[in-house]
Amino acid sequence: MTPQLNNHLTSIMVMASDDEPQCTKDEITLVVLTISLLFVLAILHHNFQMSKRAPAMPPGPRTFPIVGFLPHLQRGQAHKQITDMARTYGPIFKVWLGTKLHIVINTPELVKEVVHNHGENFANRSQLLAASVVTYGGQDVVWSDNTPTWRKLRKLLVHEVLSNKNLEASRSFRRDEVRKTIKDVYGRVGTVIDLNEISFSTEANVLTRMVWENSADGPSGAEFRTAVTKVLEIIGRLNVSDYIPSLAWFDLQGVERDITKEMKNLNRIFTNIIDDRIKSNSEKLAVGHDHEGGKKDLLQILLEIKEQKADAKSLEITNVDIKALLIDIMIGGTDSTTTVIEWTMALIMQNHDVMVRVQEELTQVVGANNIVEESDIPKLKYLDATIKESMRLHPVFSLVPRSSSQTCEVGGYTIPKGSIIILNAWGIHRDPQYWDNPLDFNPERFLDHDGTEKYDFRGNNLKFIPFGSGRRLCLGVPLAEKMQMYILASLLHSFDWRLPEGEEHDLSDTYGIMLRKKKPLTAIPSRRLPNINLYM
Ligand code: HEM
Repeated sequence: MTPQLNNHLTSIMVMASDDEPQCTKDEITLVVLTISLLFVLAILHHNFQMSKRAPAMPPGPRTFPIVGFLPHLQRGQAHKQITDMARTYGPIFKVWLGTKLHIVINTPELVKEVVHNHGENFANRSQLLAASVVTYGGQDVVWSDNTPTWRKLRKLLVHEVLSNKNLEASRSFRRDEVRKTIKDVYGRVGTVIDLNEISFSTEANVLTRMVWENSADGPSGAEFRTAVTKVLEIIGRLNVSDYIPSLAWFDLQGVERDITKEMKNLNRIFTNIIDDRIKSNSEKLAVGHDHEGGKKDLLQILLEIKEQKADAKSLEITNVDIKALLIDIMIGGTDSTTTVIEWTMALIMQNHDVMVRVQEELTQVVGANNIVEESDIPKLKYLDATIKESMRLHPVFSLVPRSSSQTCEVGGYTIPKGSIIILNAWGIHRDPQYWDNPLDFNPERFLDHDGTEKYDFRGNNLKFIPFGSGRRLCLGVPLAEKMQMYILASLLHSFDWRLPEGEEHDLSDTYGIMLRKKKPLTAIPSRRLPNINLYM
């Protein structure tokens, strides 16, 4: 030891004995520093281990606590805003709406991960409060989670209610109702017609006949339209209670109050119809008549299933289940199809060359001396391509919601259990990475020149998902496909259409639960076919 060091140590020892508090302070400082260092190292080690185990959550905008991004959400334009955000945050990003974590999926590759690779995990729905009221607490197919009951009810709707056999059996209803519409429009030739209104009443009349044809006093088309439109308007409102559940109790915007009132009306309509049918069935049974041999509507089919399943104890369905399923069909089926028809008509009218080609095809396939029949539909390839192009640009359900039942990894990011997943169909359908000149209206792109079907409505090609994809794919596809083709073909074969004097073409939109035309489409029809009997 050098003499200097020796002196230094001695002086420290002297200081320690002379000035004890000073030395304790240093020791304490040393201990604190050591502990802090160990603590920091422990955190770093933990973070390193965590980063090895679970990747980070997707990027996203900074948001306020509790309200999240809600104050910035643009009313009626969420589809565009979310698509713009993908440019900043990338193909998968997170956004807190209130206290709920939303994960937005913006590419077909990531949709594949969600709906196929992790299909089971992302087969839940996140129920909106208003939707829960209308479906008796999610006892239906659309809004319920991925439970055994949902799987059974979905199977029942697909295989026993909306089966090909039943759709075939109801062909005459569709024919009758479309003919009635053509006759009605003929009576109003030269006047202004609301396209949404006539499409809705045709679709609603077809569905009501399919569902409760044999009920003498079902609601009128107008009564039903008012009820459905109101219910969808309320479900489409941005309800703060859905995003900040602790506020639900206050029902700040009166959504729960309004939907409960509407639901009372809807429930009364459905309860009366079911009760009347049960009564009339037992009266018929008492005098030895049943429905055997006669045409069964969907209500009858469901009631019979209810009896059989109750015997078999395999799936006991109740009258409430039946009401919830009928609501799915009537609400899920009417406005969606009608909105597609309205968008497609607006696009065809704006693009004269497309109108000419659609009508030429109709003349060729159907003939100027005939009315459109359902059997013509598979041959109307250009009209089919036109509808697909319309649904690409204006997908009625632009943001398809799902929810995760387990934490998992998508696109290299962690998606926590219970997150709400938004499949951004609108953004994918307009992404220049997947579509040439995506903003152009060009039905050609859907024509299968090489004879292979590149795009169907079943979500097989994830660049095009107007009916969703995977386990929760829309189960009304076969009916919707028939109805939208049949109504559009009939309107365009029987009439020429022009805008009212002074009207401009307008394709602006607004997003609630559906992507609608902001301004309803009105047009003036003129007779197109030479034979007046084709309008009777
Ligand atoms: C053009 C008309 C229609 C469009 C654009 C449409 C679109 C959709 C979409 C995007 C979904 C969600 C799919 C997913 O999560 O992957 C859906 C679900 C559903 N749709 Fe449709 N739909 C239409 C017509 C119909 C019709 C006519 C019916 C019934 C008669 C119907 C009944 C349903 C039901 C019950 C579900 C829920 C399926 C489930 O969650 O398991 N839809 N629809």
